[in-house]
Amino acid sequence: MRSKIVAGNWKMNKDLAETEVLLAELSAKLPDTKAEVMVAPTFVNLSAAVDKLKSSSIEVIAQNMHFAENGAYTGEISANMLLGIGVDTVIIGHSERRAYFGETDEILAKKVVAALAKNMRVMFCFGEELEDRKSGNHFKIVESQLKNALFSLDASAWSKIILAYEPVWAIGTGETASPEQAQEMHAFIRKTITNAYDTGIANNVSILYGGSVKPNNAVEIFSKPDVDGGLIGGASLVADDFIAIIKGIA
Ligand SMILES: O=C(CO)COP(=O)(O)O
Repeated sequence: MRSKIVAGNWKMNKDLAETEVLLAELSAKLPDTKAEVMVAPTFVNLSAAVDKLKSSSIEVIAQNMHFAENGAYTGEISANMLLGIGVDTVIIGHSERRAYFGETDEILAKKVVAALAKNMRVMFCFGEELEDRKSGNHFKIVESQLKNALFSLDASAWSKIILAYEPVWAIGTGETASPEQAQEMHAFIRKTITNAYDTGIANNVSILYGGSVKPNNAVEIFSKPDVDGGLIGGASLVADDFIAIIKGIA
């Protein structure tokens, strides 16, 4: 059965001192939950975060990685480097990586393959832009993002995949997809995976929703049957808000 997950994507926020404060607060306040709880600090603070959360159930994950094993890629980070510090889950395909760093479906497919080759777990992000939603193209866009980056994988790889549907128009805008819009898309994603693979794989993959999830809308979004949790940006930077969102998982 698929798991419930609440993950905080800290993006380019929190220096070392701030990271330690937030992690201490999160560990102290973490409620009893059936959700897997994850945080993704910036690369430079990953080691410290792993160390700080040694005796906590909160998992430290990475925001990105390069597809090459190693080599002349100034400023980049490899799967082995993450594994070497105890990080074995990585976010791939965030819309900010696509928009600001030119990450195409083709590059993302390579990253997914590279992470899986090292037995890492991949949290794959995708989602449509506002104009796609307005023109009614959102289902087609999402289907092509999934197909281009994931549907060449062997069926066996899917036990290592977590999906995060993040409509670009809802990220950091305060505008959230309605619970009905999220459910409709998540159900479509499961149907698309069923068509490409089978129902077993579709039903076992966790599909998170991301985009302006806050304490006041989390419960309703998470109550939808095909929404298995959330990938949280802004609200994950405030301990009480992130904890309140975690409590929104039934
Ligand atoms: O991009 C996101 C998580 O990856 C969502 O960000 P916000 O929750 O700030 O909208």
